[in-house]
Amino acid sequence: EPPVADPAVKPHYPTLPVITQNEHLYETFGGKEGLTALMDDAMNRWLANPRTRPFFANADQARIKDLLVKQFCVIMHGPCTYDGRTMAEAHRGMNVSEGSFYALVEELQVAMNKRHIPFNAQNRLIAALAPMHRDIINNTK
Ligand code: HEM
Repeated sequence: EPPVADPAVKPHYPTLPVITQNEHLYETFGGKEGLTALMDDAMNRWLANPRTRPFFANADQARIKDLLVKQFCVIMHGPCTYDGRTMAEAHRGMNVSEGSFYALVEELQVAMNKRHIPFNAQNRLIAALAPMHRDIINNTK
């Protein structure tokens, strides 16, 4: 089958937004220190937002923040290991709605803006997180 380069001929299939090492996202986010501060702020916002508060109010917030830092660090090719559960395991039976999912992402965006994370870098992270919605929203698997 010959290669078809013309986008008018070849349909634009969605590609996975995989973050590469040469993007240096981990450094852009301020390393472990920056990610830890980001998660502290984000968790406070999730606890203040009525769409996300019910999920986090009685959860082990310190543990979740620690695992989020590790997860984001791994996604950004930082020197970390993620030792939490899969997203499907962690959010199964939680009844997270689409609205709650986007509320969580929006509060994360506010927290990133507060830390002056460049918009392009923010979007790279959000793009990497977005496919997780399948395992999180209304997950009864
Ligand atoms: C892309 C979005 C999300 C990411 C990357 C994410 C990531 C994580 C991670 C890494 C954990 C820890 C895993 C573990 O407990 O072993 C976790 C747990 C948790 N997440 Fe999410 N999450 C997302 C969306 C949400 C949403 C939308 C909600 C609710 C509004 C939510 C509520 C929770 C709760 C309550 C826990 C703790 C579960 C427990 O302790 O049993 N998450 N999440």
